[in-house]
This record gives sequence, structure tokens and C-alpha cells, in this order.
Amino acid sequence: MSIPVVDFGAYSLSEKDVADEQMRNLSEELKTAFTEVGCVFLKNTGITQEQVDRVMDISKKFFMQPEELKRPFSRKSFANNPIHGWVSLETERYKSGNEHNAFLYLKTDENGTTLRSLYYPPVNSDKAKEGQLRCGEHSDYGSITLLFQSSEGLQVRRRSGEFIYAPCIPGTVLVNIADLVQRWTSDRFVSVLHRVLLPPVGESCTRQSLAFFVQPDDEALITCCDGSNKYPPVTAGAYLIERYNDSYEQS
Ligand SMILES: O=C(O)CCC(=O)C(=O)O
Ligand SMILES: [Fe+2]
Repeated sequence: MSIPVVDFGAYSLSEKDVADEQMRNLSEELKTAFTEVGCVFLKNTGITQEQVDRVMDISKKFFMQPEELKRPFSRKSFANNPIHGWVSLETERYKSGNEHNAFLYLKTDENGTTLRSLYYPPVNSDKAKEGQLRCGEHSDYGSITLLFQSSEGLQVRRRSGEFIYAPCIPGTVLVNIADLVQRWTSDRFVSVLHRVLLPPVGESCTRQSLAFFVQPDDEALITCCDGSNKYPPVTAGAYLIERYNDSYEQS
């Protein structure tokens, strides 16, 4: 199954009421996507492509500034909020990947919900290292991730193990199931492994993406909702810290 594209119009930000039947149909479509692939493209959400482009333009302006102007916003500058802030090229990477990208994290104080704005600079494929990826293979940690992307390169792994491209479809948002929901649903919904490949040889395009990681409140206790206890109960905050420490190499 490829990644389904589901029309979210009935439940878009501009709609006040949703008819029961529309809600039932929508939930069926989402359930199929989340049990079979772990992700779905939603169209007609009420978030416009213009709004997404605007956020990407603002982010790009930030990334294009000289290092000394970005440094005051670097991650170490926010003592009470260790995730918030700018991370320069190759400072932080998933253990599985040989990466080259920069991030800006915007995190609230209430829980782990975070917007991560990513900028991948142009790549000279002659100089690329063996096995280099733009973003190493991983699954996200929280409940769901909303992903907006400016160009191709993202791949997701199907349950069969094969990686398929997640195309860049303007006006849509890609919703990924993350690990806490897989745990919560005792593996009924699958958290989707994904990665970002380098552009094809001869093309050196940049890439931008916006990943909105939705996280339950830190103290929320996540127990298997079918009562199976397949995974021991864990608070969302503790789980996030554990996964975060486990997943990254800092250089
Ligand atoms: O750039 C992308 O599309 C992938 C970003 C991602 O997977 C992440 O930040 O967790
Ligand atoms: Fe991710």
C-alpha cells in the first residue's frame, strides 16, 4: 500500500460541526492508513500552502544569517528549556545517519510538543561520504508528527520492510504515527520508520522541512489501551527524555 491521501475537509480548521457519518468515514480511512502504513497525507486541513511557505521563508532567513548572529539563539542559551534553540550543522545527528543539516527547535514549557524547522544545505554529490543521508533512519518518539516538506527525498518504510518515497504534495500535511502511539495502541497503529536521502547525483538542491512533534503532557501515563500491558506504563515526559538521550550523538 502506498501512502494514502485523505480529504480532511469535513474536519478542517474552518468547520465547526462534523456530521457523524463524515466522522465515521474519516476515522475508517485514518485507521486503515495508521494500521497499514503508519502515515497519511491529509488535504484540505485548513492550513494553506501559503502559510507553510511563509514559515519556511522566515526559517530560511534565520538559517542564512552569519553564524555570529545565530549563536545567541543556540540551544545552550536556554537553560530552562534544553531542547529549545538553534543547532548548527552536524552538531546533532541520529546515530544511524551520516548527516549534514541544521535545526531550529521551538518548544513550549508545558510539555514536549515541539516545532522543528530543518534546513539541509546544498550537497555536492562528488564530496558525499559513503552511505551519507540527509536524515538517518528513525521513528519519532511522541504521539503524532505533522510534517511539511519543500522538496523530494523523504522515504518511509512499509510494514513489508521496503522503503517508498513520500512525495512532496503541495497543500498537504504528512501525519506520521510516532512511538508513543504505537505503544499506547499495543502495536495496532505502527510508528513509521523514515529517512531523507541525498538529492540525485548532479542535483544539489537544498531542502527544508517543518516537523511538528505532538507530545502528550509530561505527566500523562501511557498504558496500553487494550489492557494487555504489552508495554509497561510510562509517563510521556520520562519516555521522551529516555528516547532523546538514546537516539542522538552530540559532537
Ligand atoms: O526532513 C524531513 O523531512 C525529516 C525530518 C524528520 O524526520 C524529523 O525531524 O524527525
Ligand atoms: Fe522524523
